[in-house]
Amino acid sequence: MGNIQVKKVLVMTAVEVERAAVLRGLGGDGRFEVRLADVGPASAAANTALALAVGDYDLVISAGIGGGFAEVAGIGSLVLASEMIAADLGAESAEGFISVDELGFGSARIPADHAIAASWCEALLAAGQRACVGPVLTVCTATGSAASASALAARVKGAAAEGMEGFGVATAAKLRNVPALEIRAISNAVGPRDRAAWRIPEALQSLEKAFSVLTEVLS
Ligand SMILES: O=C(O)c1cccc(C(=O)CC[C@H]2O[C@@H](n3cnc4c(=O)[nH]cnc43)[C@H](O)[C@@H]2O)c1
Repeated sequence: MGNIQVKKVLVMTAVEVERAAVLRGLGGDGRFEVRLADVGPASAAANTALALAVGDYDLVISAGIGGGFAEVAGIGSLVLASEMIAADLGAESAEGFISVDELGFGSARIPADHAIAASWCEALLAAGQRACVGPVLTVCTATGSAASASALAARVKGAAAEGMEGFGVATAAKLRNVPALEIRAISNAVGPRDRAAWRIPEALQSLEKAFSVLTEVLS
């Protein structure tokens, strides 16, 4: 089915239940190694850098559950990142948020491997999953109000999902010149905190399915 060739892929998940879901989906495919990033961009960057220092990989994937921006990605759907964006990396001002790009201190945006993201999304849709490609935001504090969700959506055009590790994983990959991707299985809506509405088992099932499809995409 697939025509994209990779020899060795590193997958980083924040927590063990996400790692287990990815491993179930991969079904023992020996091209993949799945390691723990821990929660948040700093741990994710450090743990990814450690893994890349000892292994030879040609693709790195940040994978996990995440929040979905309501108009773009519903609960149970899958979002493939077009870019991994550190959405709160910058400065506040009376006129609003100023990104590190605008401040002149590097960039808060790392492009994903577009070819793989597009092929993976196409294969997921063909397999009957709800999936899209769009910007995935990395935050240090999960969004918990409608006002914050609107501010993020206004800051990042087309914002599709939110997580806490993608930009960290991608930063470590970029330093080693390894292409990176992020996938978020949507467990909750980005917005007012409503823990009872989180659908983590459903999201983990979608994550498992996504990785079973990926084994076919990467022939
Ligand atoms: O219990 C809570 O209210 C609560 C609030 C924020 C985050 C959590 C987590 O357990 C998140 C840890 C984990 O999940 C990813 N994640 C999932 N949904 C979101 C989200 O809406 N915004 C940011 N991160 C999210 C995240 O990548 C962490 O790895 C619990």
